Amino acid sequence: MRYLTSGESHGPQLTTIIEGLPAGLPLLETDINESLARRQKGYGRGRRMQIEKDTVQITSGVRHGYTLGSPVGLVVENDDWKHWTKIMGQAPIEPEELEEVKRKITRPRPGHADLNGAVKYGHRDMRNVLERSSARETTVRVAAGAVAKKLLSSLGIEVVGHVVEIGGIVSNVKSYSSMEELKTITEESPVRCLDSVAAEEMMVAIDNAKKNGDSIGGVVEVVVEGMPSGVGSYVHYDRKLDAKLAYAMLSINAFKGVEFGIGFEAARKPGSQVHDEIAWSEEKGYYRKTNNLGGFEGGMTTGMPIVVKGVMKPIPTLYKPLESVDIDTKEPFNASIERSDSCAVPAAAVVAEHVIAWELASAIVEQFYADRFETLKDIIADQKRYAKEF
Ligand SMILES: Cc1cc2nc3c(=O)[nH]c(=O)nc-3n(C[C@H](O)[C@H](O)[C@H](O)COP(=O)(O)O)c2cc1C
Ligand SMILES: C=C(O[C@@H]1CC(C(=O)O)=C[C@@H](OP(=O)(O)O)[C@H]1O)C(=O)O
Repeated sequence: MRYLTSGESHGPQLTTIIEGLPAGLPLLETDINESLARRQKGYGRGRRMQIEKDTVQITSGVRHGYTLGSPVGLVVENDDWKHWTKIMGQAPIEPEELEEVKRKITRPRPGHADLNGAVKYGHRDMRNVLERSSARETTVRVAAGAVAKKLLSSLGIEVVGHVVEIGGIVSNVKSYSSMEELKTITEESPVRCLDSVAAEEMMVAIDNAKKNGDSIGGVVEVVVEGMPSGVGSYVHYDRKLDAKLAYAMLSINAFKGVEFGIGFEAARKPGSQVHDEIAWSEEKGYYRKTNNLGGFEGGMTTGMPIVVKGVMKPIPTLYKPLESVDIDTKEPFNASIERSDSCAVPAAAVVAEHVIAWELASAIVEQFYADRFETLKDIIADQKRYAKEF
């Protein structure tokens, strides 16, 4: 499966086209809207999230609640567009008029794509960069991921993202008793954290960052249960599924690192304390006694829960801006201030959940290909049975 996205942050709409979904998957706009609403929540976001009420329109590929096997088109309109029609219009505009609306951006923000993108594409107005580099685009990535999640959940596979660290405050709850608990608790928490004490401290840290005109980052974790074993492959570098998940995680705006299971901690422990011992039972088939490796061996799923973390740097736009250079005058200036979030880690946990879900669904469809969803279901059930009895 593949998808493309298009759309500027303050343009009329965001669009995605998903190709390769099997026919017969039940799919409603409400399935996707639930995910879009979750992405919009989360403590630390700026005013834009009060303007937008993200809802999807399915424009193709679905009829009477089921996918047709043809491309699925999804559109999310930007409610903010009405305030930007002149600045973001497609018709030519005179330079003086652009000056007049006072929106030309010439002072790049350190840490954002402004300067790199401007030099690369030759844009003297860095709005032409930030409109597309903005994480507004994650809206339709979440929409595509929600379709993937629907496919996965119909196969008995659940994916949940939550927050484990913000601004140096670390959650002390290291595990959860069930996916249901994980979903419920993190939905109730404004920072999507299982540890209610740490969550309070995280909110204080976000308030302080905001008060100081600063920003903070953190760590999110995505947990997946129900994946069959053997998805992905060791036979070629570009078929390793853990590598694809790492790519997906790092493709989220502001994400700078990835860990599976105990992650970097494995560098500090002997093999006897890292590798997960193998066991077999009538009920579970093969399983690992621990899950230090986070669900992967040899680029393939082991059938254990997938546990993958992503590191988000602090938001680049600072209300107390860092030093920069005006690209028109070459004089030192403070960077531009765009309306901004002070912390988007809770929202990013939802984004991470959806981009990981996309990669997993995509890998399943590629490996166990079936034109009809009902056939895919049978194949997955058979694969699970086979692996258990092997
Ligand atoms: C959900 C989410 C919201 C974000 N909100 C902002 C924001 O309000 N202001 C900002 O400067 N960056 C924000 N970012 C981060 C920038 O989009 C990102 O740093 C920028 O695109 C440059 O890419 P890079 O950090 O991956 O190099 C956000 C990221 C995510 C995932
Ligand atoms: C719009 C979203 O996030 C935006 C991501 C973003 C950035 O630079 O990445 C900058 C801000 O944009 P604006 O200036 O319009 O407020 C965020 O609000 C969103 O998540 O839907």
